[in-house]
Amino acid sequence: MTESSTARQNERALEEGIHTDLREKMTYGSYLQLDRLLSAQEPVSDPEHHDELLFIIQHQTTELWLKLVVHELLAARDLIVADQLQPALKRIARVKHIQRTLTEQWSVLATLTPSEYAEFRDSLGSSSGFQSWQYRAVEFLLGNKNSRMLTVFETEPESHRQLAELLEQPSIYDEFIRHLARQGHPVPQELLERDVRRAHTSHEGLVEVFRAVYENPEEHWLVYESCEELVDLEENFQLWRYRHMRTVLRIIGTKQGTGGSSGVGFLQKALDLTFFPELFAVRTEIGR
Ligand code: HEM
Ligand SMILES: N[C@@H](CC(=O)c1ccccc1NC=O)C(=O)O
Repeated sequence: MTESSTARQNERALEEGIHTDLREKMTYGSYLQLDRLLSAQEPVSDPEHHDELLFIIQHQTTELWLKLVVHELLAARDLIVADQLQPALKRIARVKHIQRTLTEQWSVLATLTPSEYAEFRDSLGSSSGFQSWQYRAVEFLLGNKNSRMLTVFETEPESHRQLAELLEQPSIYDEFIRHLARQGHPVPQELLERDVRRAHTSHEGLVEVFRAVYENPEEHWLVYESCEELVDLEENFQLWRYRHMRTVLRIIGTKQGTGGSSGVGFLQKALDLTFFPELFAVRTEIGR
């Protein structure tokens, strides 16, 4: 028989070299523990609602990406502590791409209509994204510290422990400011000795440090570039918050949240928060 008579139309032939006997071998499924991963989607609605799977997967994929964001931000912070800004920027660049993916992902959930969601919302009880410890970990790492956020994790000791640890530790911004001081920038002493368990608030002295950097970028190129990367991180974070708030608005209007908050009004207030206030304040000063 000729090759052409055995070849099946519009089907790719397996190449000789492709491993087909995978007994005792590491496989795709075993390496990625797909049996565990894919058995972790258990809708609670009864009878099961078709759209609850979308809801679960949207959250689970977000949590997986948040796991990587935490991992990269911890690495970036360690590198800043070691005065290695360039490799830290590499970690931050990755985080920025993940943030874009997460923001874009809201469009998938936006296909859930208010009517569909209302059919299984009651099954969610008092569970809420407000109880995402990884989300809170990212906020803490970027400097939005708030010890009151820990209270909802008292029934989850391991999450509580990790968040309490991050609350006590300096944020990426705290470490960046310390790095600037080590490089000889005139950073106000107050900022170097601040209580890192509290949210950072804007300091005029730090705006002046950044003014010097932004007025002479060539002399401070790496710091200048790092400042702009931090601005991107904050901007991306705000875009995620905004898309969340708008998605919530289109799905539940201004109903109260399952977490007990006022809902959209509460989410809107988060848009007034800022991680790196001086990096925005300095923009007003440039060219004056
Ligand atoms: C139908 C979709 C969703 C609705 C209606 C919704 C609604 C809400 C509401 C009302 C809150 C305020 C807290 C409360 O009272 O519950 C909240 C908080 C939160 N949600 Fe969602 N959400 C949705 C999807 C998501 C998804 C997919 C994520 C991704 C993990 C998420 C993550 C969060 C986080 C992290 C908070 C805390 C925000 C903060 O503290 O500022 N939500 N959500
Ligand atoms: N807070 C949402 C419920 C919700 O979205 C949710 C429920 C359980 C687990 C994660 C959730 N996502 C974000 O808040 C609501 O009020 O409908």
